[in-house]
Amino acid sequence: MRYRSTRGTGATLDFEQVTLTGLAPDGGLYVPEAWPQLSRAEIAALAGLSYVETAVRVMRPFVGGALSDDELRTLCTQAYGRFAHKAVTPLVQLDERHWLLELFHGPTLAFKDVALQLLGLLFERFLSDRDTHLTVIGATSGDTGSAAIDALAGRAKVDIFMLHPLGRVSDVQRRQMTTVKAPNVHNIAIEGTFDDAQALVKAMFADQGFAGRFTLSAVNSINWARLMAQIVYYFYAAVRLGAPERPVAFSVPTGNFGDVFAGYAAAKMGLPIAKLIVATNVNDIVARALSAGDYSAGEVTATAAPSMDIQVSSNFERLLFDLDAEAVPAQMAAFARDRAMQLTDVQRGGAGALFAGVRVDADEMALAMRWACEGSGQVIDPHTAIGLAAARATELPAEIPVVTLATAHPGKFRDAVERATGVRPALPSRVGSLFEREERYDVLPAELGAVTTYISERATPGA
Ligand SMILES: Cc1ncc(COP(=O)(O)O)c(C=O)c1O
Ligand SMILES: N[C@@H](CCOP(=O)(O)O)C(=O)O
Repeated sequence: MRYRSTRGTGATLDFEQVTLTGLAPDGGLYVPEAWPQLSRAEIAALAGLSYVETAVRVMRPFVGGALSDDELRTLCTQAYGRFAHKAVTPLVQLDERHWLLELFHGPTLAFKDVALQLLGLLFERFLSDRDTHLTVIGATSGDTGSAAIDALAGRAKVDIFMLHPLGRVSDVQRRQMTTVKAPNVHNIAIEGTFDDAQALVKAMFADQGFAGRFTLSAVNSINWARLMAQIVYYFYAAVRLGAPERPVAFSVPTGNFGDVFAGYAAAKMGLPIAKLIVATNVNDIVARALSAGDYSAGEVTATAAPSMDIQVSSNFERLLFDLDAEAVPAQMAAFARDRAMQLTDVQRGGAGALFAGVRVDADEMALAMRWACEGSGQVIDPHTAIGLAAARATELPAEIPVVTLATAHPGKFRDAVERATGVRPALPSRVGSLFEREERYDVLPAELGAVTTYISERATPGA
């Protein structure tokens, strides 16, 4: 398997290269040259397999010759051995149609652990026989940062610089990042939004002088390996609900469009998915783009689901490329200039067949939290509630089960959950004594020069 850039230029990469590289030199995101296919028989054979075994079969074609089956299995066993639930990503039934897929049983209580626990091990494996020091740069609206830091803290040959928007993540999310003492972890609070932080990360990859001095890599969904690992749980859940015989719908709380793009990839690989519901909060650029073809960024509004407070949705480019590749370079240039661009008819038609965009406001989110709590005793976090509200608002044939991705543990957002339901969720003991530990982070303006100077003074030049 080789990977090419969504901007259409430059060399193709193999799996090891694409995992270590991050953004393509032309500013694009790497995607597989072709979608591997799983036949109906191969999908049916996943029924009853463990999460690790499912992961090996689903990811195998993307990994190619970079790892043997046994090596991949060993890494998955190690990564998912840290999860607090034997099923890794268990399904929980809410009523006769609605299910939650709990993705928050990893060490930092959000779905990001599913991919980042594996990515940390892939970095270690691929760096073990190279004389290279990686400088990982990332942007987070709260969850990627804590999961990436947990996965990389203390690892040899890697420094991680994580940018979060000052005052726009929950206390638990911030402390999960800033109380980690490992010397290779550097936290920067940016005076701006997540979009500003993500734009800075992409600008650093594009800055030839800076990128030339350091071997830059990514832990955001810029990195293909992140999305690859997220494809697995769509297969794992769907076969438990009757796939391939019975199609399944998924509702995905969406910000950067990575998680739902992993669902799209599963569909392209042959998993019968009836609908991918793209659930957004009031920062609804993707819902608008899918319903009206208008991809135009407004101001970011702070909400009770801060990890989805995103207006520039990085992975949407991967979808546009898959649907109408030739249009993408001009569309991205228009978006960089005007913060707005239009989808082509081909892109709108292609997306409309599988996706439904649904915007959920604060009242609808709180209502979904109460519905889950009062109806089935499930305390859910604000992001999951947005997914569930969108799932319940979407009309689908009665025989199709609808799975809402439960992307974070409610304990990460205790104040918002308590406001909506009256229940204050406890923080699982695996996160430790977060509120007793000292925090360490620096505040910087949202300016490229300030951030590159900061990193240059602390990072190790690559080999
Ligand atoms: C808890 C939670 N839910 C949903 C999302 C949105 O996921 P994505 O950015 O992949 O669309 C995020 C952030 O990524 C998140 O942290
Ligand atoms: N919601 C995310 C934003 C970054 O998304 P990513 O999937 O590209 O890493 C977060 O929690 O940081």
